[in-house]
Amino acid sequence: MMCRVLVVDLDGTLTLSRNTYELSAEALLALRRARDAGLRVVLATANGLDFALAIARYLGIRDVIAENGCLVYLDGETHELCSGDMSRVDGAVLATGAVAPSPQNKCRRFDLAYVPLAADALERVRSAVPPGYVVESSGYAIHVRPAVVDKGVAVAWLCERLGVPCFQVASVGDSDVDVGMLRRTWGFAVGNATPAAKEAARVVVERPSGLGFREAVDIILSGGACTP
Ligand SMILES: O=C(O)COP(=O)(O)O
Ligand SMILES: [Mg+2]
Repeated sequence: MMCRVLVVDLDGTLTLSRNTYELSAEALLALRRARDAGLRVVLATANGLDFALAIARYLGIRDVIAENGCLVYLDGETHELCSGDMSRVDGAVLATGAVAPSPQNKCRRFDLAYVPLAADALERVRSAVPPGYVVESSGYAIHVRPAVVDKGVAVAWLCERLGVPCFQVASVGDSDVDVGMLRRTWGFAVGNATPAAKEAARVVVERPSGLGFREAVDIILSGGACTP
C-alpha cells in the first residue's frame, strides 16, 4: 500500500446516496479498515467546522478540512486559509430571493451555504456575487466562498504541514466542490458523482456514494493507488 493519507468527503461519499444524510454502514466499516491499516484519515467537507468536528469525533477522525478548505483543524488547532468579511456578499446573495441561508451560516466564517429556492438559483447567485468569490453546488447546498481556496488548496497545505507528498494522498468525493482535491491527489470519484468530479478524478469507481467509497478503500488497501 503506497497511500499514506486518505482525504474523504462527507455528504454523498460516506452517505447512502447523494440525496440523503444517512451514513452508509459499509462506508463506516471501510473507513475503520483504512485507519487500522495505518492511513491517516482526514475529513474534508463543505460543512461548517463545528458541525464537521462533531461528525469527525464519531467517525474516529482527528483532522478536519471544513468550509470547503477555508478552515483546517489539525492536531487540535484551527487554521484559517481564507480571510475577509462575508457580510456584504451574504447580503447580495440573499437579495436575489433565490436562496435561503443555511442554519449553519450563523457559525460559518468564510464559506457560506444556501438552500436553493428556485430552479435557476445557482445562476442567479453567480450573477449577484462580485469577482473574487466562487459559487458552487455540492448537491446538498449552494456555497459561496473566496475564490483563493478550495478543498484541494487545503489538502496541499495539510500535506506540507504533515511532510507528505500529495502523490501519497488519496481522496474520495462526489461533487463539484471536490474537484480541487481530486485533481491534486490520487482522486477517486464515486459512481454517482457529478460529471466535473468524475472528470477531475483519476479513478471513477462503479458503485455509488458509500459503496463507492468502500470500493475506493479496497483499491487503496490492495496497493492500487498512489503508485509512482
Ligand atoms: O455541506 C455540503 O453542502 C456538502 O458537504 P460535503 O462537502 O461533505 O459533500
Ligand atoms: Mg459531497
